Amino acid sequence: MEAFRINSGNKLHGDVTISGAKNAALPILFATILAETPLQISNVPKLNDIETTIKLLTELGVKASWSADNAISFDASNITNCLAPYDLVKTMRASILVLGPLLARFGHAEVSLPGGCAIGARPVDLHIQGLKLMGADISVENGYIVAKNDGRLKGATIFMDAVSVTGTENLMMAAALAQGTTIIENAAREPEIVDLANFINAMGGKVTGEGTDTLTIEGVESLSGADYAVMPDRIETGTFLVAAAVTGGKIRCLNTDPTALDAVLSKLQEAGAIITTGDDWIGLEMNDKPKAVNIRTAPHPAFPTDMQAQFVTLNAIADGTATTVETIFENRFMHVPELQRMGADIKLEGNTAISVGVEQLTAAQVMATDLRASASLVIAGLVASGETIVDRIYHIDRGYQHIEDKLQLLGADIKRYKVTN
Ligand SMILES: CC(=O)N[C@H]1[C@@H](OP(=O)(O)OP(=O)(O)OC[C@H]2O[C@@H](n3ccc(=O)[nH]c3=O)[C@H](O)[C@@H]2O)O[C@H](CO)[C@@H](O)[C@@H]1O
Ligand SMILES: C=C(OP(=O)(O)O)C(=O)O
Repeated sequence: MEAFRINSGNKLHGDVTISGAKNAALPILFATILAETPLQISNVPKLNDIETTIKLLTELGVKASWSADNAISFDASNITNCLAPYDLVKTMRASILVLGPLLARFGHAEVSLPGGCAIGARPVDLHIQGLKLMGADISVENGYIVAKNDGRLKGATIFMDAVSVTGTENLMMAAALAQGTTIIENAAREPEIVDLANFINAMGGKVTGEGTDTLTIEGVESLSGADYAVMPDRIETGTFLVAAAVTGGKIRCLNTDPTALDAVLSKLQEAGAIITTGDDWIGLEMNDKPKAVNIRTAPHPAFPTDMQAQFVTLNAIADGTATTVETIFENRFMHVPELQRMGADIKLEGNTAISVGVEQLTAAQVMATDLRASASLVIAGLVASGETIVDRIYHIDRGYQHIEDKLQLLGADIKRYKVTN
């Protein structure tokens, strides 16, 4: 097991290059199953979740290999197996994204139910209901979703009861090869949905309405190879911006997309940060202690749940009191008890965290419990007096490419080490 040792005192300063987005790369990698000829995906982040995806695709018979530092070649012309086993699915919930493409192209898929995870129960009923409306016969047997269909899926009008990102993605991928037109209403509008739609269209698909709550997908008989670059990671970008704000630093995030971060940038400005943007960069300068900001997470274009934990850390050291309301996941405040151990004054009431900013956090040994909770603890370590140890950082490696290397380049004192016992 590995951990981070972090010493505070340095204001973040300089430029950081943002990687491709985990949450766009994952559906795009699974969508390669739909293509009958080889393709190449670039700007892929080097993350544990990406390696898990490659492993799963390889099990199915897809040839997948890194062809450059951040590019992967795929050939899904010879898929031999439609089973996504528990051992792989349990380590990464996004594995559920094999379901739609396998069923659409081969009329058969067996995918282990992902089960609950630290941040909430995260059921997949909306994925299953939508595929049933497209004609699939789906049952759950021995912990596996067993989905079958004779011939092509049929286009359908699907109203999603709740806004689901991967639910929308699974149905969009299935509809891409269905017979006829599918309309998905109450669809997710996240930028990653737009990226997936663009990728499907690059393979010859016909998706329109991406970025709105109604997607129209005209099914085509087959899809073929394309070269496609994954969008920049808006959550990694936001995480570095918050880290810079908390330390009173001045940084630029390069290779990013300011238009994907409206809600986050406006909260940073409310906290007192000076934000500047160019076509593919965002600058942040923080000259004073941040002011506390109220947050309410909700589907895009509202404030993203994946940035909630980082802002809880910002509020913990800010001037004033603030409430953070988490409306997406029922158990996404596990960073709070760890921040309390570092001296944060935060009270939890149901889905709301009420924080009163303190003058100074104090270092402690803390435990990462999920991906963004880990990020919030690393940010706290950058400003807590003394040496902070963040344990179980395999969570952070799921979603951040070498976060310690990037932070070191910005001047942070952070080291990864192996825990021996
Ligand atoms: C790989 C990926 O892209 N992960 C993101 C994706 O997760 P993911 O796609 O799993 O999250 P969803 O958008 O599906 O979840 C939103 C809410 O809907 C509920 N729900 C979802 C599906 C379903 O069938 N039934 C149901 O009730 C969930 O429990 C949750 O309360 O969107 C989340 C919300 O922006 C982000 O935090 C994750 O980082
Ligand atoms: C919750 C997240 O990811 P996943 O859906 O892959 O668990 C995240 O990226 O913050």
